Amino acid sequence: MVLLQIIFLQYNLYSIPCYETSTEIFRYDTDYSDRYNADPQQHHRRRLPQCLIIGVRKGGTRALLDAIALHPMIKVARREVHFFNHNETYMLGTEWYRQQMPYSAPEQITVEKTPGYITSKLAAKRVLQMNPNMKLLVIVRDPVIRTISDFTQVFYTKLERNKTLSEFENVVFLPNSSQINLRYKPVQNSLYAEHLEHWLHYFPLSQFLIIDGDKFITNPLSQ
Ligand SMILES: Nc1ncnc2c1ncn2[C@@H]1O[C@H](COP(=O)(O)OS(=O)(=O)O)[C@@H](OP(=O)(O)O)[C@H]1O
Repeated sequence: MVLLQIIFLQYNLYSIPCYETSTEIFRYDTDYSDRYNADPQQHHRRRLPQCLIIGVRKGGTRALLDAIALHPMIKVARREVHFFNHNETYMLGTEWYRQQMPYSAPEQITVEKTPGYITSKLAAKRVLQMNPNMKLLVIVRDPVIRTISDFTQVFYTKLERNKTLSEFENVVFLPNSSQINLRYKPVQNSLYAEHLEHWLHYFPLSQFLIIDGDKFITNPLSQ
C-alpha cells in the first residue's frame, strides 16, 4: 500500500511547477551549457537550487521536503541553510551556498527549504538577484493551529534554556484586550497574505505553488 502511494506520489509530482518548467529552469543554470562536453562523472556536482520551499514555519515544510525528495528528479538540501534571510550567511556568498547543496546530475532539480525566507524582508530581493526564475513552494496551514504550534516550539525552546515562560493568552492578545497582538512573532508568522504580498512584488504568481498543509497531512496525493 505504501509503495503504491509512493508510486502515485511520484506521478503526482510530475505536475508540480518545478518539474513542468524544468527545461526553462535549466536555461538559466550556468552549468547547463557545458553538460554535453563534460565528463559523465563530473555531471554530478553541487548546483544552486532552482526551487525553494520558502515557508511557512510549522506548516509542514519538512514533510513536504521529504515527500518531494522521493522523486528521482529531485535532490534536496537536508538542512535549512538560511542563506537569503541571514546577513551572516548571505555574506559568505553564492559559492558558499552552492557548497551547501547536494550533488546532482544536470537534469535533476535542487530544492532547498528554509521556512524563514517567507517572512524575511531581505530574502525575496536576494532570491530574485540569484535566479529570477526560481520556483517557490509555500505550504500553509490553518493560521491559528500554526500559531499554537509556533508558540509551543518557542515555549519548549525557552524551557530547555531555563528562560522565562509566557502564557499563550498573555502574548497572543494585547494587554487587557481581546485584540490580537499582531506584533507577536508566532502571530506575525501566520499573516500569510502579508508575507506573500511582499514576495509578489518580486515574483509572478505563476512561479509559486501554494500547498494546503492541512490537506497534505491527511491526503498528500491531493496536493
Ligand atoms: N504531512 C505532515 N507530516 C508530518 N507533519 C506534518 C505534516 N503536515 C504538517 N505537519 C506538522 O507540521 C509541523 C512541523 O512543520 P515544519 O516541518 O514546517 O516545521 S519547521 O518550521 O521546519 O520547524 C508539525 O506541527 P506540530 O505537531 O504542531 O508541531 C507537524 O505535525
